[in-house]
Amino acid sequence: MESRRQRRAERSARMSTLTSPPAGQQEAPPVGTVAGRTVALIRRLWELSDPRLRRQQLWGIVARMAAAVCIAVPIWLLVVVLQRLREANLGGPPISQREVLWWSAIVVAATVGQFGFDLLAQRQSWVASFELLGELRLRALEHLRRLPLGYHTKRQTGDLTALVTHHLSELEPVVFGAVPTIIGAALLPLVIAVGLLFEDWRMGLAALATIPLAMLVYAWSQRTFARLAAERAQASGQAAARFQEYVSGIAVARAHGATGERAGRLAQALVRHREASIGLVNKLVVPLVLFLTVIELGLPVVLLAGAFLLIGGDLAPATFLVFAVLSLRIYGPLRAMGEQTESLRVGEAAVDRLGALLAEPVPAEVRAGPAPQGHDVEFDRVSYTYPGASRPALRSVSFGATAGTVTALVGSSGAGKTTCLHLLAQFFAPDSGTIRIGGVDIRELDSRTLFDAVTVVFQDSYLFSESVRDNIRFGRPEADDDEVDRAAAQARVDEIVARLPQGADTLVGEGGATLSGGERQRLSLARAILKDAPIVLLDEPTAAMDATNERHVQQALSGLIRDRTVLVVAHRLGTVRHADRIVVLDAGEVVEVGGHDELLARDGRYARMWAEQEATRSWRL
Ligand SMILES: Nc1ncnc2c1ncn2[C@@H]1O[C@H](COP(=O)(O)OP(=O)(O)OP(=O)(O)O)[C@@H](O)[C@H]1O
Repeated sequence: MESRRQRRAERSARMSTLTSPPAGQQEAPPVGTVAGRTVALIRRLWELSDPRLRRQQLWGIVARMAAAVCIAVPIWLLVVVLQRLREANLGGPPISQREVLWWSAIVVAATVGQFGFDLLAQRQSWVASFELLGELRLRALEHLRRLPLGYHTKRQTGDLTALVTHHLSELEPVVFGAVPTIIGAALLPLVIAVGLLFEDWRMGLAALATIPLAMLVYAWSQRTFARLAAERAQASGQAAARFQEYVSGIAVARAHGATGERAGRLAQALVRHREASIGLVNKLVVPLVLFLTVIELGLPVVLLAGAFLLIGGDLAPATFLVFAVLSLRIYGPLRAMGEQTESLRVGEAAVDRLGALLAEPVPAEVRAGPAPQGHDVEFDRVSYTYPGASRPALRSVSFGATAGTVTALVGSSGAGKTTCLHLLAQFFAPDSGTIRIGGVDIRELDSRTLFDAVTVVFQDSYLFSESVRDNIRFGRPEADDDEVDRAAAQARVDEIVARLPQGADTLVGEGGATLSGGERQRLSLARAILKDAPIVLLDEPTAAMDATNERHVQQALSGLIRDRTVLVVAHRLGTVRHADRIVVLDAGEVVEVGGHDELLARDGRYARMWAEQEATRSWRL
């Protein structure tokens, strides 16, 4: 038992080292040009949106641009008014009341327009950002559902939860604020710059003089920031994973007096996250402030150049004023772009992580496969090696299990028994060889047929934090209360229900925390009985159970396995001596097949295991 536990611990340690590279060795994300990365992010968000969302985002951007035009109208009017004043002063026609009324009407219309377009822009952008996030979360969950279960053994659940809940939320300000701001920052200054150059190329150049330098500083800050944001996202995923691990394993840790050590690992992850966040801010502050300062330098340059030209009589005072006001409209959006930097790069890290999840290949879904002829199960030279493992878990395993019979898989720890069940339930696909149900390769069966045909009862089936009845109904959601209660009675769950405060409506707590191990097992058997599948896979159903519970579970089992194709994994040979067929596995290979008596008579591996177990039965503490 101890060595088994050790092996499991080693296995999970191996898995976690596969998934979490040591600190400091994370791969930095590829850092392209700033513009390239930003365009790539916008393109990816665009690709991830459906046509309706795209329309919404476009409307949001168009409304923002329209609001910007409305803001520009009073500035343009200022130019017109100044010119008119100059004309009037130089002896032109005096300014009429009608003109003043027109100007006022234009300002009012522009203000109302700005209000309306801003309202529309805000609404569209917020709605688009929430809808996109909802859509991305659903897409991530749908992808997770379709991934082979092997993926979930190598990925920490806390990390996945952090991605779907926390990291994707970091995209909200990107879709709502950063993307429209950046598009605005690219378009508005461009339009104004062209206008200024056209009006007076010398002043135009002065207004644009500081922008190349500001862009260089911006590019520099983004390179560092992209790497740090990815590191921070990874640190936050790790912290979430450690937290989940800590909470789930607190009972085991306490039993082994290792709560301090576990808390230490969690604390380390939290410290790493904190340091990554502080490091991000520290590294960002200088370039960001520098960028904003260089941008701010634009106005003094314009004023200086304007003053020189004014003194030399080369520039009209009205044009000078226009440049002073309009150059501010160039720097404003650029400054806003700088301020959006953080959300942009953090969002980019979130999109990278989502992209990595969505890039995990999912097996093609078979739509309408052939129907199996009966429910015989056949393993035909099946081999499988776990990703990252140094040796195969199964090597050319062949055996058959006839419908209506019980086939037991026995062998020492690590022999490959559970792997056989997992491959049959298509949690993973074999590397080579074929598994057939009713003569059909399970890869050709559509997932619904396979799901309906096979029930798996694990050693420790997961119970949801729902009522006892709903947990049983999980086996067949359309079952009515009577059917659920019958299944419960057959699995002796009625006895448990009688003791619970609200009977079958009592909530069982996350993972079934409020029930004993044997009770949880009986509940999962009730679930399997309700499902009523023709092929039943049992993974050590009575392991580590007391005599009373074992008797109850055995009774429940006899109801479940009648007239089915049953494959049962067992360590205690006593529980499977009456099996129709016993398949003995050793280091991933089938070494013997036969009935109990036949195998004993053969005096091989099984007979030795049996003798060893008989000997240990006489042990007394
Ligand atoms: N997720 C995994 N990743 C890597 N190796 C694994 C994984 N699961 C199992 N293995 C390895 O595959 C081999 C077969 O494991 P399996 O769980 O099928 O054995 P078993 O006979 O059911 O053992 P036990 O009775 O101890 O549960 C073992 O060497 C095991 O360490």
